[in-house]
Amino acid sequence: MAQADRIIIFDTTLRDGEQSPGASMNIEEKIRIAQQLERLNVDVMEAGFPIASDGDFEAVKKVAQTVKTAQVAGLSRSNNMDIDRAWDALKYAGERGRIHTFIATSDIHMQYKLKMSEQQVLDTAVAAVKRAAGYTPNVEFSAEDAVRTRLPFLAKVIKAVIEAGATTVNIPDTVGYTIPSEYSEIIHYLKEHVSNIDKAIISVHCHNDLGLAVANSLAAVQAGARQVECTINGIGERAGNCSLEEVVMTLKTRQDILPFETDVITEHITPTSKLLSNITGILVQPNKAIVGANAFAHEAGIHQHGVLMEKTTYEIMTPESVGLTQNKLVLGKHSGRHAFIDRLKQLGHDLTREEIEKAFVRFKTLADMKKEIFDEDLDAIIADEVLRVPETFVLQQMNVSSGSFAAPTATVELVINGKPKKTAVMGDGPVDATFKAIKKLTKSNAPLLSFSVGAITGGTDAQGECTVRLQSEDGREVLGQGAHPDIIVASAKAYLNALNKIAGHTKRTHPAL
Ligand SMILES: CC(=O)SCCNC(=O)CCNC(=O)[C@H](O)C(C)(C)COP(=O)(O)OP(=O)(O)OC[C@H]1O[C@@H](n2cnc3c(N)ncnc32)[C@H](O)[C@@H]1OP(=O)(O)O
Ligand SMILES: CC(C)C(=O)C(=O)O
Ligand SMILES: [Mg+2]
Repeated sequence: MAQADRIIIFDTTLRDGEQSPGASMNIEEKIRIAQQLERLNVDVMEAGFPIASDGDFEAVKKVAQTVKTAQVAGLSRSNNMDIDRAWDALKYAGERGRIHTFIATSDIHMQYKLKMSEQQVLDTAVAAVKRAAGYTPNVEFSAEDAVRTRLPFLAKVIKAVIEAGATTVNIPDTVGYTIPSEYSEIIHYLKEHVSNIDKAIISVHCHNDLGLAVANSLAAVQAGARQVECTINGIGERAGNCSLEEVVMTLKTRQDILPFETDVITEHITPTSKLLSNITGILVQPNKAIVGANAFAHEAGIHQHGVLMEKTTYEIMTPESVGLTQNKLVLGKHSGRHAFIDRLKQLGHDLTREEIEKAFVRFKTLADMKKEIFDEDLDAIIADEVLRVPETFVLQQMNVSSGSFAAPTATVELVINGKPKKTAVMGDGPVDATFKAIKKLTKSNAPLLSFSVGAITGGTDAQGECTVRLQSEDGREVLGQGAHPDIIVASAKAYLNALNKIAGHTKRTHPAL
């Protein structure tokens, strides 16, 4: 049971967050995020939906085996197959394993999607919770689309699932439809009309379709909810979920009117946000609260003057409290491993000795080209060098000639399954020529969905960071990233990164190929 003023933080970055288009993560990536979420000290992390695929099953299992202190949840529909599969993956976490089962309770979902009557939904929910409770006392039930559910029926379902053994009952705003006052009334209604409500924790799960997910979650907390479901950077289905960093920092900053506590170690917020962006390629907008690049920047003269006199004139929380620290040691080509490792740790990258060596070599190469290495450069090196997938296609060397006169031509040499292969191709521009050469060498037909290029830091010696989205044969959107001071090389790396992900997925799902 949560204490009256403690809010359980249930992070669903690895499940609902992963439902963001393009945010699919492989097992290794999920483990990295899970380890970082553990550093952040979330109470529960939802690691996936085990019935969804063998990959997701393995990811939940690995997270359950790896994570030491947080509870690990796995989602399941309200049927025996999903629940059994979920527990098969979660059992490795012992009593920290949580089965999270759900079924929709709104008329619109029952009629059109489930094609079930009220009674059938009620019976199915109860049976599912009983089955889950046969495995573990740690059972969460979600009434999907609770906000659009008739309240007497919602209360009936919640009472029945608590009787059946649910220890957490979640009241999701699945479609991001509610507003704070209405959501607060729903929580109050359930507290008044569900006679056994004190036997379970009330949880909230808000989507951000109207930009109200955080406000709605806070209103629910004030009304009596004691678990908030949220994601890093607010990623998730459609417009996303309630953002963890926003809800946690609001509770921390407004203790005067929100006397609630979380156990989140807020100094890990920025590294966690960056790690997620690096892995998924989904960047946060600069003006995003808490983790946006401008969240602690002061541009206007009057503001700058105020901050110089007294920071609290314009800063309601310190950058340090969310893990934005001033880099005291300047990293450059004369830096050694100690300073390098120390900085990586501060940025949340806890690497093996082998990974450090790889990253260090890359750091020195970059330091030879660039005066100063910033945190963003280090994040890019880690994304490029350490978080990368096993490589079927390795970029050996490349050369591109382009300009306003000659037809752009790319000469690219790759090592494919251990054998060097080289070609030269002309294109409409240097990137087009490079991609055509790579396509020819790898025999890839994956359509290019998008390509973007940006600079990691300021200055003409900045690293270029490229993102490529390809469509795999099975229709998945696959994202590749690459960073290099030469943006054409960064483009080639991003393209190959996406192709390697596709090749890795094919090898995992069709080992014989
Ligand atoms: C609000 C949410 O975020 S819910 C979570 C959403 N996340 C996902 O869906 C991602 C993972 N999903 C998947 O991989 C697939 O959808 C699977 C494996 C779960 C199911 O795949 P399929 O068997 O091909 O079914 P499909 O997804 O097309 O349809 C869903 C089926 O589940 C049923 N269903 C939906 N929710 C529930 C539920 N909570 N309990 C029981 N059955 C449900 C639907 O009625 C439909 O049944 P039908 O096949 O008899 O018509
Ligand atoms: C599965 C449930 C909790 C969900 O994601 C939703 O209703 O949005
Ligand atoms: Mg959701």
